[in-house]
Amino acid sequence: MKFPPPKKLVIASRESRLAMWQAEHVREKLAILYPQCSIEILGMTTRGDQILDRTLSKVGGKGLFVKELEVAIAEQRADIAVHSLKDVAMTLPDGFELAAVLEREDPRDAFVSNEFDSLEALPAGAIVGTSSLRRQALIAARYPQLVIRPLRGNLDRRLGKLDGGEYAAIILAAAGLKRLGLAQRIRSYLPPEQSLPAPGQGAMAIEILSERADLKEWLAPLNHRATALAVTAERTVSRNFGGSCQIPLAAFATIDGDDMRLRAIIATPDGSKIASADLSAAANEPEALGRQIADALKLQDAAAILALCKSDADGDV
Ligand SMILES: NCc1[nH]cc(CCC(=O)O)c1CC(=O)O
Repeated sequence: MKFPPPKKLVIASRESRLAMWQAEHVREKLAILYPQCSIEILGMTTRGDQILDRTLSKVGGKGLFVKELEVAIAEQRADIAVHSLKDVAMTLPDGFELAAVLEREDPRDAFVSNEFDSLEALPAGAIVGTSSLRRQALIAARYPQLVIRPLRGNLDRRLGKLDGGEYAAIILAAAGLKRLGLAQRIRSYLPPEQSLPAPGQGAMAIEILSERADLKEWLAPLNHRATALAVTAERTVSRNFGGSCQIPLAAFATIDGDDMRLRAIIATPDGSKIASADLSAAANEPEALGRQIADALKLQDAAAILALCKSDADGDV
């Protein structure tokens, strides 16, 4: 140990119930490691939380949930920021890095409905709520008879809209529901074969200023190696396609002993064209496997899919 234990730490977090749960979870872990340390949570509203009326991918994407927290760190109002890794841009701004990735919760998508048990059980024309381009494309490809409508807002708000009767069913990440004690709302799980998760889904990450060697040392025990390797592979795939959330992209890695299996999909938003790849390699070289999967997708004419997605995005102002 080069640094004495911390005396005071401030955690920046969004104010949604899920974000606060996650920040509290990190606080508890740090309190066990550093019982003398006083740890505060600084809750803040981000632009991503304020913009509820437009599709997020059209107004700036993932960075919107993270920027204000990074500003708080840069201005030294906070030491660390706790994020859902899924919401963290593939390339961090200069001077920032992820100091730890915590053990992954259930990475699957969940089917939530008050009336129906599964996507298969929905009648033709039923309205399914999701604003994720990935979920939209994968559902449209398999269930063309269903109607997909946008659904934004925090988890409670989305569940409220389902209960209000606007949708027959909605799709949410199982991880968020489980963390908030809402697992009883899950009617069934979408297996990865049916709805391959987004890069980083179910994992939390802690962001710091790269220059804070003290924080790197203090946070190292929170890093979960298998999760960190898996999400590195997943995020490498996304980065190879520009790292934006304007493309329906799924990437999901699992680790078995020394081996990693990485599956990825890119698609057009309407699900009419899909490229998928499934490869295994040594778990300790996640970036190589991520690049290999991206190359395998590109060989399936991913370029044509990307061009279609691009013209879609440009067409809608
Ligand atoms: N895009 C919002 C978001 N970011 C992280 C989660 C859930 C928790 C997680 O995946 O870690 C969610 C909600 C959802 O997709 O249903």
